[in-house]
Amino acid sequence: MISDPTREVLAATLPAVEGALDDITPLFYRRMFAAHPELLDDLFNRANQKIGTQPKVLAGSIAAFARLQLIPDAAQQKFIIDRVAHKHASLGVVADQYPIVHKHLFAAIVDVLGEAVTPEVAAAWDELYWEMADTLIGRENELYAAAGVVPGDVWRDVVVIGRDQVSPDAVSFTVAAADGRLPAFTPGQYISVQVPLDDGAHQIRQYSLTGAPNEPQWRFSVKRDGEVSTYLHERLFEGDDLHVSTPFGDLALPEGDAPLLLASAGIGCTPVIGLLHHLVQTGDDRPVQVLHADRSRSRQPHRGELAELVDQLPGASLRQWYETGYDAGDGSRIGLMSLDDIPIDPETVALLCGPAGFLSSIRGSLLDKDLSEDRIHYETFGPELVRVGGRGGDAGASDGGAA
Ligand SMILES: NC(=O)C1=CN([C@@H]2O[C@H](COP(=O)(O)OP(=O)(O)OC[C@H]3O[C@@H](n4cnc5c(N)ncnc54)[C@H](O)[C@@H]3O)[C@@H](O)[C@H]2O)C=CC1
Repeated sequence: MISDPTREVLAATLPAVEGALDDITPLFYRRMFAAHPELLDDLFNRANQKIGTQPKVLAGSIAAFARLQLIPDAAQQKFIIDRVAHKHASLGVVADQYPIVHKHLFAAIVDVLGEAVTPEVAAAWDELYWEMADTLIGRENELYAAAGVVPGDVWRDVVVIGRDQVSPDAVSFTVAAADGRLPAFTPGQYISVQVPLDDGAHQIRQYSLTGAPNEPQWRFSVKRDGEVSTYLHERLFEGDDLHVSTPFGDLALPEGDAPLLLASAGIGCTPVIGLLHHLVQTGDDRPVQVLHADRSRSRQPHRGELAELVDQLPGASLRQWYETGYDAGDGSRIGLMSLDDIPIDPETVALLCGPAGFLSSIRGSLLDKDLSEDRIHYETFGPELVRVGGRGGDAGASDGGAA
């Protein structure tokens, strides 16, 4: 817990720091990558650096964390810490990296804000940074211990044993351990995949696991939309080796028999496919509404598999929306997903995955239908891990870290 005097200084200086973020953050990244070029090549998402989203991410998260300290909300803080810690663990982030970020971020703040950074102001922001860092390091170490790995030691080599086209622009890969089984995971979790690019850099992206959690191999699907996914599409075939992380991620099925709503869009269907495999394998008979939106029927990844899984669950139903297409007589609708005529039991737990606009829209509809916020969970991949609304989103918090 940060002290009351620190909280007062943070409240007084937060507007100035937030107002200067656009100047502070590029300077911070320039400084840090000049001193540690390996971080840009091997840990941080280079594509996000190029399009300018990443610079807002890490420094912005510190301002967001400060805002959270001013209006303490234990559940919201836990959500953000958990989400960022899982992502960091999947990247192998270790405690030694936090002082590096601290050094260059604080130098950038002083450069931009100048004399406004009095010793008292510097001390308050320092206290905040280490409060956030220590909490994250503690949570990351718990996650490493639960996964049975030494902190940061999350990488393993696997071999590709299957490759399937699951839509015109998405491929599913099945990977196995070179010897023995891959460890089980929690349905809804993802792995990081690291690829070596032609210029010598290594880049990392996360992909949800789509198979059942206790199978000896892992399966994940990749839509072609960037440097890493293009590498995987063009260069990764059966028999090839791949460097992947231990599974992490905090999107999980709730215990008990509350009705489930699984809503996905586009390639965001991937965690839903994994969750459904688990429900089928465990003979789950709770009510499950599966909703999916896509550009068109022919571009929908895992379309047949989704329908087959729903068919195998006694309590499940499926509704689908396509932006373009025809009436196939299967009950699907043309347009974006709408919950207008979908009844939502107030005990429902909703798990959402898809592009940010989709998540905001569906979360808003669920709140309008009086589903409480703590029953709405989501997964998204990209530079902004939690800026969707809901837990963390209202505070504008985003990824506190590396990818
Ligand atoms: N690359 C990958 O393998 C994976 C990517 N993702 C994430 O999925 C997202 C992109 O998925 P895509 O298949 O490219 O999505 P997309 O751009 O093709 O959109 C899929 C559907 O989402 C709905 N949608 C989009 N924007 C909406 C809005 N503002 N309001 C309501 N509905 C909306 C539409 O029905 C659309 O057809 C990204 O956020 C990405 O980070 C998730 C898992 C894996």
